[in-house]
Amino acid sequence: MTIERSACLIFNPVAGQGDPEQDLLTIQSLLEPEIELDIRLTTPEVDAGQLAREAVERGVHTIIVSGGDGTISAAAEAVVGTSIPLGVISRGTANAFASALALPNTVEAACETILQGRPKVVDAALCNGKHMVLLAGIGFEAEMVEKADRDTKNRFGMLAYIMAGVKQLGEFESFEARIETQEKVITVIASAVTIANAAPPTSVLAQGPAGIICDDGLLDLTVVAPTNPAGAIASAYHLLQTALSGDAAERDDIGYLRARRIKVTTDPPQKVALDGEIIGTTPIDVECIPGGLTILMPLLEEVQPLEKLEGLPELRIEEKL
Ligand SMILES: Nc1ncnc2c1ncn2[C@@H]1O[C@H](COP(=O)(O)OP(=O)(O)OP(=O)(O)O)[C@@H](O)[C@H]1O
Repeated sequence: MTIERSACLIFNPVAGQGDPEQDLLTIQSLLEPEIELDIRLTTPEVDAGQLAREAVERGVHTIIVSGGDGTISAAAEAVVGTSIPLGVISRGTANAFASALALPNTVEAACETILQGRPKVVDAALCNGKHMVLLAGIGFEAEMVEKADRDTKNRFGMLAYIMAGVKQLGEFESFEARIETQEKVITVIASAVTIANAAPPTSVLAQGPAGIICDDGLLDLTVVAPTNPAGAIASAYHLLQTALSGDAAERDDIGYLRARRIKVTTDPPQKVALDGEIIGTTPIDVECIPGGLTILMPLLEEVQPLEKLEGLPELRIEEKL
């Protein structure tokens, strides 16, 4: 068989809690029969963004990125606007990127998706001149990003991390936000303002609307404006629940809107986290880049099986006549 496809695989050799060496062998054994891989490892000095920009300059056909959210977001941001398809193999703790875009979360399933090779065009965004794929969080989200070190995530897992954050929301101070879209200017006292292009359910502060659509050419803004600590905790739980059920938030202290471009100014200035990295402080100007990113996606039409028993230990199934 002749290999007709090629790709640059950007691999973080220290990401996640699995065995990176074994992961790389698995990826190679699954992909290399069909795709010629040019493997580049990230280092503390050379990140996935730089490796992806170099791959774009070399004119590669496809870029595959494998690591945690930091690695994946950096590579994705580097290919925005290029139309080079990006394959994603998540190996992190939270895998927010994969979850936001409904991508598989195991190495094997991710490789299967890449082999299927179905590119889907989704939106990206520009925030203060930087490419953004998931979301920009003002205030509270940024504080959480700053506090959430690897140790906390490893020890307590994702849910505990969210709940710790929810608790902190009650202690967090409010700020005045001026939110400007092409149609209106809104002024509000808020604890968190989040502008999302795509977001996983675990990004509770982005969950005002019922589902964030990542190919509608619009950004989704959520304002969380509790007036007291109890309200803050209640609104965060409400957002978590509605995120999981796919409903829109229905509390008076949660607001949301959709717009193509959103500018936010705050008083006092607040920290801003862009796709999980602190980029500075407000003001921010976020604009959707419709169709800015091409991702290799799984078949969406797949029917969810009603039963799954394979893999259970010492499984025996007897069909009754
Ligand atoms: N070869 C390497 N040696 C040491 N550190 C590296 C290397 N390559 C990348 N890094 C570091 O890995 C970090 C990015 O990790 P990444 O987001 O991929 O995984 P993660 O932290 O395990 O993910 P998650 O946040 O989902 O747990 C960066 O801080 C980067 O400097």
